Amino acid sequence: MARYTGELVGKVNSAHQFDNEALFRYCSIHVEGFPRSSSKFSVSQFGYGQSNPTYLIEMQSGTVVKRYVMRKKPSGILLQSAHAVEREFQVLHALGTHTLVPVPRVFCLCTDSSVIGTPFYVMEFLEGRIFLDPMLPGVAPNRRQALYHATAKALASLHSADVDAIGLGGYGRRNNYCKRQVERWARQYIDSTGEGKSERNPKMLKLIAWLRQNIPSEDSAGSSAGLVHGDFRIDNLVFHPIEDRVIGILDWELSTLGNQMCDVAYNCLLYIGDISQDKVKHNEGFEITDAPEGVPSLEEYLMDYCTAAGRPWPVAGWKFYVAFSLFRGASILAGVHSRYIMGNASGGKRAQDAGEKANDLIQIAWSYIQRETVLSQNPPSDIRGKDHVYGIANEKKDQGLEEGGRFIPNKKVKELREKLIKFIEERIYPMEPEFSKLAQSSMRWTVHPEEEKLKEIAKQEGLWNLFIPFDSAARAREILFNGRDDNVIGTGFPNQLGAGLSNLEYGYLCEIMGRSVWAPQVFNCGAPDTGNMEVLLRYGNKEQLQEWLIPLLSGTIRSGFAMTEPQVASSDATNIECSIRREGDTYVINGKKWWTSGAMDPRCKLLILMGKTDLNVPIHKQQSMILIDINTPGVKILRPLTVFGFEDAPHGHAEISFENVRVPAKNILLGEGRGFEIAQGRLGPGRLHHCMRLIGAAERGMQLMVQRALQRRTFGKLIAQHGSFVSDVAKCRIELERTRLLVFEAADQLDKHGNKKARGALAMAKVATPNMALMVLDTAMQVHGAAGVSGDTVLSHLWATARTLRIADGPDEVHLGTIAKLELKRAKL
Ligand SMILES: Cc1cc2nc3c(=O)[nH]c(=O)nc-3n(C[C@H](O)[C@H](O)[C@H](O)COP(=O)(O)OP(=O)(O)OC[C@H]3O[C@@H](n4cnc5c(N)ncnc54)[C@H](O)[C@@H]3O)c2cc1C
Repeated sequence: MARYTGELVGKVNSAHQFDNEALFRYCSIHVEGFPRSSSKFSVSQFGYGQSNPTYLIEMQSGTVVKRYVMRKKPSGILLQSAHAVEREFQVLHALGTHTLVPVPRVFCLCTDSSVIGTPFYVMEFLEGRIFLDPMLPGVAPNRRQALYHATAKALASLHSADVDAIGLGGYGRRNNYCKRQVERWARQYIDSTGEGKSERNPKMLKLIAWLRQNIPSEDSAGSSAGLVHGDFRIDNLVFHPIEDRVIGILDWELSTLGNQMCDVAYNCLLYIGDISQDKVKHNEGFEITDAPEGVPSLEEYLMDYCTAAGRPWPVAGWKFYVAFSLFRGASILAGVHSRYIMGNASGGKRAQDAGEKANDLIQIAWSYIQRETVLSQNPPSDIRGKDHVYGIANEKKDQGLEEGGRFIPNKKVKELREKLIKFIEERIYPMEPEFSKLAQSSMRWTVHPEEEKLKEIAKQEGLWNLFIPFDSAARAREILFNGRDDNVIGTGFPNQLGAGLSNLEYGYLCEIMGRSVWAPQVFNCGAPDTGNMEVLLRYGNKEQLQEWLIPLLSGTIRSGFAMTEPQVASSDATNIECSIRREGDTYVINGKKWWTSGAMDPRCKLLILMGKTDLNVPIHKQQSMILIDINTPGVKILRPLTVFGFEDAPHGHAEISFENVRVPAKNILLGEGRGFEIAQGRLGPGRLHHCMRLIGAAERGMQLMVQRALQRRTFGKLIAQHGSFVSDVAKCRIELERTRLLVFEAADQLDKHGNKKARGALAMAKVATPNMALMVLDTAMQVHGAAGVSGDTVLSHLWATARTLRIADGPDEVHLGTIAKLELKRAKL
């Protein structure tokens, strides 16, 4: 389970306090853009594994909160080479200014100890996720794979920095790094063990001798030399809040120039043994216990790194580098233990246990070098191939499935899919005429009682909230229920927070729901509720989740998303004019919206509205999103809009005016100016859900088309026997299948790489799918003759819905623009 960077802080440790006012004065002069005055200035301290104390500085001026991170040396007498924040600043500055290596931006370095007592520097606060446990508990397997992939890429990117070109040529000595390091840590071990200190382990002396004799030749040649991080671990990385990519590599205290393979081996120690800070366990590395599902094997991980860094397969020196990393760790721990024995180490029980842990590392290193093979001679041949059939190969073996191809649902998804098909065929198709009849009657803005009954059955069958991605569910569980996985909402039905599916897995199910316009809401998977719940799951705070998410999750209320405005071209959301103005403890909303789907529904209680909070900031920071109770005075539903005559009752698409609508300030989502950011997060999966449903709509069209063609005769033969039909139905099947592949590919990319990287595939799916569905449904209507365009079959309604999706959630042209932009960018590289 990830921790958000903003959550890793606590009260400043009494030993690490400093003069806050002095820091404020210094920063207001030396940090560009630092607020000159602040109504609120708060300092908290990051609590996790910092040898250089690190602080979060929060400044509030009006409604704007700015965040910075300050890192300083500890107070007191220090070893000369330790805690060098000046070097950290130097490396971060060089990388941040001249490379794309993900690091926080640094703003100023203060070497004058009279300011706050020690040198310090100020850097950007990165809002993102940190995974403290490399097992990545609470993370879906495909996301684990993506996170490890991103980790290997981040390491490769820092190793690819051209140190001479970026002014770091003198940051350390490059040649004979391992040779020097072996001597340095051997000396330290000898100095810190023996009489009156930690007991000396003879196996360590043998290990030192082995290392001296086995230093790889590339070490003296410097062919693997460059920037070394020194402590590259997954918990020193900040990942994007949603996407599985690294946005910051932290903790550069041990960085230098040297043999980069030491970084790689150190980063891979978790495959060899569990050497986390609190414990060292033999035989518990991922190589032995099997990595958690989704975590790549050592070979796959190394291959990822080598591919990204342009490095040869490191089989030759691998045993040395791993043994060296364990040896270095043992020497450091022996030093800590000795200081504990001599009474001058902080760290309590950890320091007390450090001697034992040092010996454990020595033992692991010694067993490791006795192994005949530590790495395969050659890299795994087809990592990409494996990547794509992840979870499927096993599935096939277990069940003897016959299907081939790239996308095959696993057992759990298959079972859900079969249940869904049965549910829809037995319970929803027979109700369609009833639901349609009510939707066209004078009672159309009421809910058919059968719909609510079906919802209850769907809940009990575990076919509820299936759209919720695994990681969003984990966040909600953490925020609302401290990670408890039980019956979280106390409603007594399973899957309140979804079934732990990825976007791809949901794709196999959402498609089934798309076969009927009435089906998605029966499973609480209808738009715009899914997108709105996703927004709350990803961006809502505890209070907002409690007030709005819980009733949405249990289906007792519904919601609308109010962005589009009649007077401006809303495909370009920077045009939006609705104002959200802060007045004391409230926001006041004024503006007009239309096409707010779902707002006509009698159960609709929540509107998520996008509008402008500040016209004086850059255009993409002007928009914010706010939660509005639809019953707030000033919210006026003006009329329902129609789609080719369909009102889509009782759901509807409303035109709404907001006149001096006053809502509590706590209803703002994520903060002012974050509207675009939220929209990006919302629209990726939301758009894809439309595509998935459209695949289902097209399948329904195919089914009806073929049934009709096999029953009806024209000019002496079945329609199915006419050549024109044969050709049409075959073309429809080709279009449908290739579009489905595109949708699955986009879902897979979304799972593995996040919204931003998947945007090309998402855009392609968003353009291709409605166009394909329109073609298939149009052919189906043609085969039905006049009945096809009537209300007697579902085809015209499905077609009308498909047609709106060439416009809704971004017109085709906008997505085509995205695809073309990426294509041109690729050509320029
Ligand atoms: C059934 C339905 C449901 C909807 N539900 C919601 C909802 O719940 N909430 C909500 O906020 N909105 C909703 N919408 C609105 C929808 O998102 C907008 O209609 C859409 O974003 C386009 O905005 P617009 O209508 O203002 O068109 P405009 O922005 O005026 O665009 C009109 C046309 O201009 C052309 N165009 C635009 N950009 C480009 C470009 N870059 N290059 C070339 N040509 C371009 C395209 O042909 C486009 O269709 C819904 C719409 C429909 C039809």
